[in-house]
Amino acid sequence: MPTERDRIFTQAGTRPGSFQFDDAVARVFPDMIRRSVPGYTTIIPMIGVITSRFAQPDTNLYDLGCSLGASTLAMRHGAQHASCRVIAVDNSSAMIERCQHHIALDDNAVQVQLRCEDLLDSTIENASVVTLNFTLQFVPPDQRSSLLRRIHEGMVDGGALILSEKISFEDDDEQSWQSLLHHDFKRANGYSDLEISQKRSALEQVLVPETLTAHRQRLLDAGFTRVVLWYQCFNFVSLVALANRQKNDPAPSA
Ligand SMILES: C[S@@+](CC[C@H](N)C(=O)[O-])C[C@H]1O[C@@H](n2cnc3c(N)ncnc32)[C@H](O)[C@@H]1O
Ligand SMILES: O=C(O)C(=O)C[C@]1(C(=O)O)C=C[C@@H](O)C=C1
Repeated sequence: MPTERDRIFTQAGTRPGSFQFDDAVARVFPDMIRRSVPGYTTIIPMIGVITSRFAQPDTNLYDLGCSLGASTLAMRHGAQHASCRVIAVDNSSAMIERCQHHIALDDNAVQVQLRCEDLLDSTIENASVVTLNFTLQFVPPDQRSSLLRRIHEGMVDGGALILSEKISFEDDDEQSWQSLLHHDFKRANGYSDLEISQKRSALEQVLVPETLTAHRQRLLDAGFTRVVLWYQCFNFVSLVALANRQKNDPAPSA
């Protein structure tokens, strides 16, 4: 499918209200996320690399909030065991319909199952890899702990959760600097000040960022034994959280 340019917030007041993953957003999503999230084009292939290390034969790999399936396909190709199954979940029918098309164009022995459902209702079982690539930030904060506990409970020993998020900072000056640099990144990618400010307003209350400390603590509280920050650019991070039930997590020697 050709990628359309994101012009959603170019005109003043034409898209009032909160940000939604509707048909208009789904149509331009590859362009939108590439120009909005610093490092997205690095993070996607690295999800494949991380999946290669943690995917175990005869297990499920979950991509929660899969959108058009960029992370889904990275996991599918990283899996390396034909007996793995990727389960990709999104509650936006506009996203899932387009995702179906992308998956159908891809050729690989690892099966992909798409589910159009709320990830808060998804059953997570026998999982060696779970990805939340810029999705948890859209889940209401008071539901995040129980979701992560449920994910941990559904994971096999030695499994990994990949969690990418936009974050906030405890220190006000750092918050201001990182936001400024993120907006500079968007400007460098062709977004106008009007587009940046209109999208920012639309995302308020919908995308709720938290600090790195809060994310780490919540993951540990949910039962994960180790949390590794493997990527950061400005206010965007990605973590790997390990599910080692036997608590033996020997860090591998190089
Ligand atoms: C920023 S996008 C994720 C990008 C995608 N993971 C990727 O790597 O390209 C967030 C996605 O999460 C989905 N989402 C948000 N809340 C959800 C929920 N409660 N259940 C299922 N999907 C959800 C949205 O519909 C949207 O497609
Ligand atoms: O924070 C912003 O300004 C963003 O545009 C970020 C973000 C995200 O992190 O998911 C928000 C919505 C779209 O899905 C694409 C990017």
